[in-house]
Amino acid sequence: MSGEGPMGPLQAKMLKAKEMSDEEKVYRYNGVLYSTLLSPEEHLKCLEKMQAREDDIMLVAYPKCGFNWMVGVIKKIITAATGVKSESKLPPLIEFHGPENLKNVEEAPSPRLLGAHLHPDNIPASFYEKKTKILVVFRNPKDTMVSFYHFSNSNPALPSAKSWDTFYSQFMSGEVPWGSYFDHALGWEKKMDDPNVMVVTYEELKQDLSENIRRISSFYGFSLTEAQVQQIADASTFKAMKESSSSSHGNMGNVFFRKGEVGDWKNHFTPEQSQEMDEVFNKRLAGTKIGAKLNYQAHCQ
Ligand SMILES: Nc1ncnc2c1ncn2[C@@H]1O[C@H](COP(=O)(O)OS(=O)(=O)O)[C@@H](OP(=O)(O)O)[C@H]1O
Repeated sequence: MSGEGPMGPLQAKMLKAKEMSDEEKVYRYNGVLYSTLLSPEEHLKCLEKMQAREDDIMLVAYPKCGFNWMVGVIKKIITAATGVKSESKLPPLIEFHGPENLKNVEEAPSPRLLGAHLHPDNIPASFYEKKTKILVVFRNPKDTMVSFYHFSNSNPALPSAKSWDTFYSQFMSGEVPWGSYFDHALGWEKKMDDPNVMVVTYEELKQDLSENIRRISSFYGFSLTEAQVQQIADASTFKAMKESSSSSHGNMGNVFFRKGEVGDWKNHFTPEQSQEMDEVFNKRLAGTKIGAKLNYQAHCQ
């Protein structure tokens, strides 16, 4: 999910959400839960025909893996490399668009910054046909769950998480908006050798943002000076982005930029929950390339 400036249409939806029950806030499409308000069925249906371009700048992340962080970074990369400043306050998530907005997207000049929280199999086929460059941000599952838990309790558009234990069970069984973390990871596993897909983890970004800004820029075909890389890194720390979040994300700023750390799971998981997650991770992702990329042992054990 992403944010926008004050008084936008997304905020109108947030107001509407306050009158809805938790049950009404999600619905199922092809077996996966989605937000009724943000990604209704007509949005997902019209995506099937969406036409990608070769020079689109596509960013995909399972919820709470660092999407807004990368939107901020990529916007700055585009501005530094092309001199064009994006004025759009709308989150670039294609599943939020709907038929009307999608028309504007179709007419928008290149390069278009687009994003999704969707499973790779549900991204419109033309992104793969056109060989659009897709950056995928992933994050260790324990911190992703913690971030999702807090988000569910502070974003009126999503059902409230109720207790930590309830949310834990829902996350583990994939009964959360946008579906199962593990299914998403396994979906990307199939594309790990695709030269048009680049996976970066939240933890790698935390460890060396400048180096990853260099890698991301060159993946998208932009060339930055070292001074530009440093400027973008300085403006994209958690502290810097949180400080400017009221202008970038309106009154949801503090919700999108919560804590920004690796390892907050240690403050939430019981030893039993932690062990169960270790077992599920092992069962589903041990021996995979995406599993190795997530560096589970270092960040979750
Ligand atoms: N600059 C920077 N540095 C480090 N961490 C950052 C940064 N910006 C956002 N974040 C953290 O990313 C988490 C939100 O992820 P998403 O933006 O993907 O959420 S969303 O699904 O799009 O709503 C959320 O993580 P938690 O703090 O753990 O909840 C944000 O705080």
